[in-house]
Amino acid sequence: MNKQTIKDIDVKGKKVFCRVDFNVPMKDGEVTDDTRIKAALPTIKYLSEQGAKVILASHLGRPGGEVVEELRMDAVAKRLSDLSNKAVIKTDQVYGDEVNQAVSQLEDGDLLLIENVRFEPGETKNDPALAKEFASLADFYVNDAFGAAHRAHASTAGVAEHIPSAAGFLLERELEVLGKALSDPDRPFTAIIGGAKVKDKIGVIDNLLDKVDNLIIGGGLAYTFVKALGHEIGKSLLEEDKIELAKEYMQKAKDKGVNFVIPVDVIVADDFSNDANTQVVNIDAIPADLEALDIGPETREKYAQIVAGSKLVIWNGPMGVFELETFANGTKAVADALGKTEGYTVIGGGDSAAAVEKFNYAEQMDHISTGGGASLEFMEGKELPGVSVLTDK
Ligand SMILES: Nc1ncnc2c1ncn2[C@@H]1O[C@H](COP(=O)(O)OP(=O)(O)O)[C@@H](O)[C@H]1O
Ligand SMILES: O=C(OP(=O)(O)O)[C@H](O)COP(=O)(O)O
Repeated sequence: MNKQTIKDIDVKGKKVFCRVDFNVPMKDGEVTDDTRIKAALPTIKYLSEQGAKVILASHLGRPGGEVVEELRMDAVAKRLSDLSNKAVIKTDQVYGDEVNQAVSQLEDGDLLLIENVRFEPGETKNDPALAKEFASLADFYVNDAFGAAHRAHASTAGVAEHIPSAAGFLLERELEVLGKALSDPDRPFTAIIGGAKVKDKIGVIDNLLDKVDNLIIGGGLAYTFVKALGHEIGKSLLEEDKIELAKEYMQKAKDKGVNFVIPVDVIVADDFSNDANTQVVNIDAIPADLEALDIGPETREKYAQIVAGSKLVIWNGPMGVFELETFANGTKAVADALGKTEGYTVIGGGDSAAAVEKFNYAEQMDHISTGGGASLEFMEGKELPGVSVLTDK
């Protein structure tokens, strides 16, 4: 990476404004998954141990520029304190007198967490005035929020225009692992793309076709391709205006000699529920009144075989509606195959990471990215604003 990292800056006795991604799942005021907090600990601990006064900032949810009580950072501060074994000072303001006062009282090594930055309307607009406020608090800016690095916001990008900056360990590691996977891949290189966000993901396929040996499509994404092949897809998920693009991609795969793999059989259902009536049908035999909600047994077998023979596998998006047990087998089979392969496995955040956790395969994966959208945009070849703003080495 051609950007400074925290190892390149001397933070002893300095104030450091450190953006982290503490956008964690919450229920009834409690943090239900602290993976992202744990992932930022090495950077936070390092800064503290080096004697920095650490000012942490994150968004939580999408409060839309106003105070939403349930999205305050107090529970996150508490969990951070438990995990780091250190007191965490928490302000109720994002900036202003309370924050200034708290910062002025920090001792070397102390941790402070400001309020949810998205309570300020200027955050997502990358308002220069808010960026300056953040910068005025500190001597250095450190970005460790990989999950939000695809956002050009005041605390992820604007702030770095005013003070020297560096990448934290998590950001550095994510970029290194994902970057290596894409620039110098071990082969056969297989990408598995599934899930439901057809619009968000279809662009990634184009870029991946220039890099992979096998491109496996599953989940709701598959049916736009099945339709593009001229088959009936019943009530399955379809992005009508992407059919032409789907055809283009399948042609591109052919031209480039990429093995483009879509399901050969699927599980169709009469209802989006665990009690639905289901049946296995071939991909060219989806009944008009039913919806395909998972890949079928033959497809599971086929995908597992490709994964077993791969040296590098990246996976983003579940194979079916894995939240419902009835339609979880495809996702489980792929998770199992990734767990068993000798190849290097990278999970691209979001629901795939959740599925891998849920089905207890997390330990067996080589890298589980903390960013869903961020890892996808990175793999698409887009520059991440939260990275490009950082000071060059
Ligand atoms: N065949 C399908 N039909 C409808 N929804 C699906 C299907 N397969 C998977 N999904 C849904 O896709 C969602 C995840 O999609 P997405 O957000 O794109 O994945 P990720 O978060 O991993 O990027 C899950 O909630 C899952 O239920
Ligand atoms: O959870 C996040 O994104 P992800 O679900 O794509 O990993 C990040 O914290 C970014 O949040 P945002 O999509 O509200 O900007």
